[in-house]
Amino acid sequence: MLSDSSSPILCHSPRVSIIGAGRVGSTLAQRIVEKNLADVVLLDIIPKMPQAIALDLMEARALENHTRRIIGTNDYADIYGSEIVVIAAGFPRKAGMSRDDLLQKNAEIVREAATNAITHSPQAIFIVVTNPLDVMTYLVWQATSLSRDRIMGMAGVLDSARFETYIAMELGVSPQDVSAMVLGSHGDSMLPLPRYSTVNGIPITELMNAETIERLVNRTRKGGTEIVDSIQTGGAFFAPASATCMMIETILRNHSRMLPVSALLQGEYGLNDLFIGVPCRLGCGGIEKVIELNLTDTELDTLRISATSVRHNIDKVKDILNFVQ
Ligand SMILES: NC(=O)C1=CN([C@@H]2O[C@H](COP(=O)(O)OP(=O)(O)OC[C@H]3O[C@@H](n4cnc5c(N)ncnc54)[C@H](O)[C@@H]3O)[C@@H](O)[C@H]2O)C=CC1
Ligand SMILES: O=C([O-])CC(=O)C(=O)O
Repeated sequence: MLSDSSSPILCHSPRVSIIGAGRVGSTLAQRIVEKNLADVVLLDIIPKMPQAIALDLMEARALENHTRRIIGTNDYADIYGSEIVVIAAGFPRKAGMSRDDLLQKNAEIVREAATNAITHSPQAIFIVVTNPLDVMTYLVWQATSLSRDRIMGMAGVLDSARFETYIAMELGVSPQDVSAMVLGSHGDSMLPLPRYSTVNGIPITELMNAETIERLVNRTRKGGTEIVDSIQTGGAFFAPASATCMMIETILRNHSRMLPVSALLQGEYGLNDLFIGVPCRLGCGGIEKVIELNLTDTELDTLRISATSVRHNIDKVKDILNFVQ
């Protein structure tokens, strides 16, 4: 006879809760369960909607040959015991908008989501996806008082994947052979780093001329906009879900990968008290190390421009929400 009381450790399945069951949230849920990484709780403000998406995903379980459970809910009590909470709730931009235009609309949604989520999953590591990314990650940090190892934003993995894709397409090689690094804020002032981008170890500076590289760098900076401008009423979600899923897999399986994530800086790169994309070692402890690269003066200047725009938005969000530090 099967007992459900004698083997709690063997029965434990990691649990990832996703706040916001829209395009990014629901695609992420699908990625997580189909990779057999964790059970998923999908939470949304719309009545019955996350339940219906969870049912749809459950009905695909046998066909996709996995055993993970998906729960849909409108109640934060159901996210208890999550190892990871992802915040993907809030408005996406429409054609013609910048990510910063979402600040006012998304700030209250994200603060409320963070406050509720930390109450019901106080041990979780938080990954923020909602835009404008770096400032929303700051907001979640403020709302939860998490230590810096347990709070990060997803952007650099996506932006680097885009840069890698464009490099691979330009050279006609497999993206699997391309490794690229994009730092800075998730916006027009992000910092793709050709110097640290390679094809099977060969720097791209040896494979393409400066003009081509500049073209790919600019396309990377506008990678999200290129998709929003065509979809019109929302943005990318397949690659964003894959990028978030890769961060989750790295943490749950303790892969100790070095990935660019939006992290709280405490003096690194001469910056303090803001979140911005930098390389970090991710593992089961969350952000286990923030890596400080030796940037050139030009690269550092771009990173500081990025930081100035994030700081400006942090000041705005403090005004909007009347933060008391
Ligand atoms: N960091 C990144 O690289 C990326 C960020 N994003 C951002 O992620 C966010 C979500 O994008 P999509 O999934 O495409 O949007 P979506 O509109 O498809 O989904 C958003 C979901 O949030 C829900 N929601 C709104 N208020 C809520 C609340 N108070 N509590 C719980 N759920 C709530 C909505 O009902 C909706 O289902 C947007 O802000 C978008 O800009 C999207 C792609 C990449
Ligand atoms: O462009 C958007 O609004 C969504 C996003 O952040 C991205 O795809 O990079």
